[in-house]
Amino acid sequence: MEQYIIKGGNPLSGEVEIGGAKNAALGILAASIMTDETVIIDNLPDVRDINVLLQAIEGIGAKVERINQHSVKINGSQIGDLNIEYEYIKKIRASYYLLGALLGKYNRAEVALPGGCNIGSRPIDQHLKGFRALGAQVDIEHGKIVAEAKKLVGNHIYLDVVTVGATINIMMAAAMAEGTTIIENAAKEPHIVDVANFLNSMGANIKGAGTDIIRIKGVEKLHKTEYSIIPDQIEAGTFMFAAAATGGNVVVKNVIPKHLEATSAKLMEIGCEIEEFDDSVRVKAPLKLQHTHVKTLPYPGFPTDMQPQITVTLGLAEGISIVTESIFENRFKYVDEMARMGAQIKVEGNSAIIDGVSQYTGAKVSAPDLRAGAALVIAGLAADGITEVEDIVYIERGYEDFEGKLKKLGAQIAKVSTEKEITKFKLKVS
Ligand SMILES: CC(=O)N[C@H]1[C@@H](OP(=O)(O)OP(=O)(O)OC[C@H]2O[C@@H](n3ccc(=O)[nH]c3=O)[C@H](O)[C@@H]2O)O[C@H](CO)[C@@H](O)[C@@H]1O
Ligand SMILES: C=C(OP(=O)(O)O)C(=O)O
Repeated sequence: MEQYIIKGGNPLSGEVEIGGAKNAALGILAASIMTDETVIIDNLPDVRDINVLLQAIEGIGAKVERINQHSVKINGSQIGDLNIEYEYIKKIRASYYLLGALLGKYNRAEVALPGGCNIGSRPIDQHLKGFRALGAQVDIEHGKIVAEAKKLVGNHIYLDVVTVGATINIMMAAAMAEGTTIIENAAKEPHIVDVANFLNSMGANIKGAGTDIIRIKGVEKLHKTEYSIIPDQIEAGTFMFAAAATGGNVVVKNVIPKHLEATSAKLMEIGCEIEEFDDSVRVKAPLKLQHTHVKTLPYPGFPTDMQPQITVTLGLAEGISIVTESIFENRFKYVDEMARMGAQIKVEGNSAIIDGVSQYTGAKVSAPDLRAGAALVIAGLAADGITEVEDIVYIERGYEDFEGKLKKLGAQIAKVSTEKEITKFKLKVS
């Protein structure tokens, strides 16, 4: 099994290039099969979740052709199967976007109940409520969601919770429905806007994405397009916290600084200098980080996908910090791993109470999920001695060449799978 091995203590410095947003790409790939014409998608991140979704799309008969590592051509004209198998679905959460895409195009879809990171109970009732409001009959049979409609008709849908997944799924299902759909209490994340822009570039008529009311006027059909995915604000934020935690000075390139405002604001509160340019951000850490309090919220609030990264950073700040997780109920599993590294973090209900320590100590830890895994790497980079992070398969769901990008910033990190490689790394860094 592959793992990361890290010798901590080097402040990160230099420049890092951010890739396309995984969570936008997942919606966009699913939406790309809604036309029979060929779609080209650029700035696609080369990460596990994306590759699994591409396989699932190929599995139902779409033609998928890699143009290069970050561009793909998709043609959904030959889709013959509206049934997405559990084999793909258990691996990724966003498989549920194929429900909205297939239902929107063919008025029928069968998709196994989704997997993804185990960070909470993650119901999909709002997705199903949306499909039903558009006129679909939706049943759960033998572990599958089966959705079917004679035709989809626009409706007024009020989401009971702000949900990224349901907002995107309903937008897709409604894109070719008869009449107008209004989604109220919609999520406002940058990837919602990106998926809407992508659908509009295919001829859809979606207005208001990025606000909490989205209006979708159904169109007859969608057509070909070429589209470049926005930068990944979570990958960017992860490198920003890695810079802060290691006392570094890093320019994070190819970002939309506006999407990083919640992250930048918190970094400034804890003493970092932030310099914003057109499409990059510099983070310069202070000599000593200061404590702060954070609550995760839907965009434009502080993202839950950045919660573990800020928590491990605050674990090194002076004083007591409180991080409250308000989106997912099970997103502090990494705190036990952090205790092995000397962190003083106590979880009470949905808050982590963090008593900053002056340094972590390297240890063997295991990634419980994607962002927590990235956070453990940040902790390892800041720690005294050697850290081994196991179960990096989670990290690879969402970070392309994580160790390569960190190495370029001066980190001592390697991806290893044998004792021999571990010994070689230890000799090299001793
Ligand atoms: C593939 C992808 O893009 N994943 C992101 C997406 O997940 P995902 O789309 O699953 O997250 P949602 O925004 O839907 O979830 C937000 C909250 O709503 C609840 N909920 C959601 C749907 C529903 O039908 N009923 C319901 O109660 C969830 O349990 C959660 O408490 O947004 C999350 C919140 O920004 C991110 O952490 C994930 O990285
Ligand atoms: C939790 C995440 O992904 P998913 O929703 O696919 O599990 C994430 O991207 O941080």
